[in-house]
Amino acid sequence: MAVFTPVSDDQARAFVGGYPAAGEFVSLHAIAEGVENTNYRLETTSGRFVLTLFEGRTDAASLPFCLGLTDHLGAAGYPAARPLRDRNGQWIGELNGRPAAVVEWLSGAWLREPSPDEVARAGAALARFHLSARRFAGRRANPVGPLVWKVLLDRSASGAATAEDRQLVADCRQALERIGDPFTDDLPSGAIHADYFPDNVLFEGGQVSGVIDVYFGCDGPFAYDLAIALTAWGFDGEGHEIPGAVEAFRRGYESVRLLTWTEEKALPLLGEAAALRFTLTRLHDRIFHDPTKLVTPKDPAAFFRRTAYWRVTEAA
Ligand SMILES: Nc1ncnc2c1ncn2[C@@H]1O[C@H](COP(=O)(O)OP(=O)(O)OP(=O)(O)O)[C@@H](O)[C@H]1O
Ligand SMILES: N[C@@H](CCO)C(=O)O
Repeated sequence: MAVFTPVSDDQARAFVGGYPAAGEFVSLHAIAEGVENTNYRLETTSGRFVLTLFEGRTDAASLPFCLGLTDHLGAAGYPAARPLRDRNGQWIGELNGRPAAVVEWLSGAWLREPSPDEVARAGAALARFHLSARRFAGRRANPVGPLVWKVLLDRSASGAATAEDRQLVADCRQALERIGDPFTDDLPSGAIHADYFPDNVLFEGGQVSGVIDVYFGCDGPFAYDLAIALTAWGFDGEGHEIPGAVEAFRRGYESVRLLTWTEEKALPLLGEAAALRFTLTRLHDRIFHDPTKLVTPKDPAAFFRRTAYWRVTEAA
């Protein structure tokens, strides 16, 4: 479960006291999902919120971009969780040595087996994210871009102890050499989510009710964001294609924003890059997993399997 940094009721009460819009502390419940940050469901006299403590990969310097982006999206009517401001007008405070924030609670739940229509709605919501963020002025380089892929791979190579991990390191190295840097200048770019997985899209009554976890958000090609999402939504937990899901997501996306010819041409390589990117973070996290933390590492091989789909698509 994703509690890397425990918080007591008294600590939460004191912290929440600094956010006038949050009301008074009532209770705190650890949220079992997620692998990156510590999340608590916070009940107060004003309602329900999320208390997040930002851990390793989400550095404090990136938070003004991430929280600024969700605030911008929320203000534009997009279902993103806006952060609350403290007494000094700041979004970010410090709790137990970690940067921390209180954000709106969004209703709904993520879908383990979305129907093709729901997948298409998720696709449309990603395109709306891209369009709604067009005027957002913040800038952030991709924290897990091509240079970092190489760092993750080299670190994984140095720590891989099992035959399976060593094989995956070798496979990833080959893929990395093939892919190089796929982010060419002619791809339309802007603020992207960069982690648009099913567990980051909440649904209520068949409609998208919330898009959460914008902490990998950064500047990047829209088509790469789409490629990440297709790679996440189009395949099952084992990495096998879900018939029709890639098409449904793309149909939904293009019902809001049409791809350019350049994007269309780049999509298979970007898809392979997306599959590699998540294989590498998962592989790295599995190898360097701290067994004292209550987090179950995700399977990297299921993501590497997706590279084959994109290579076949590219060759077609
Ligand atoms: N604003 C919100 N409204 C409602 N629920 C939320 C909100 N933010 C987070 N959650 C809940 O907390 C869980 C974990 O949050 P989140 O995905 O941000 O964590 P993470 O550790 O960054 O996860 P990930 O592994 O996807 O990077 C979500 O699956 C969801 O159930
Ligand atoms: N969505 C990521 C984890 C959080 O970034 C994955 O499934 O590997």
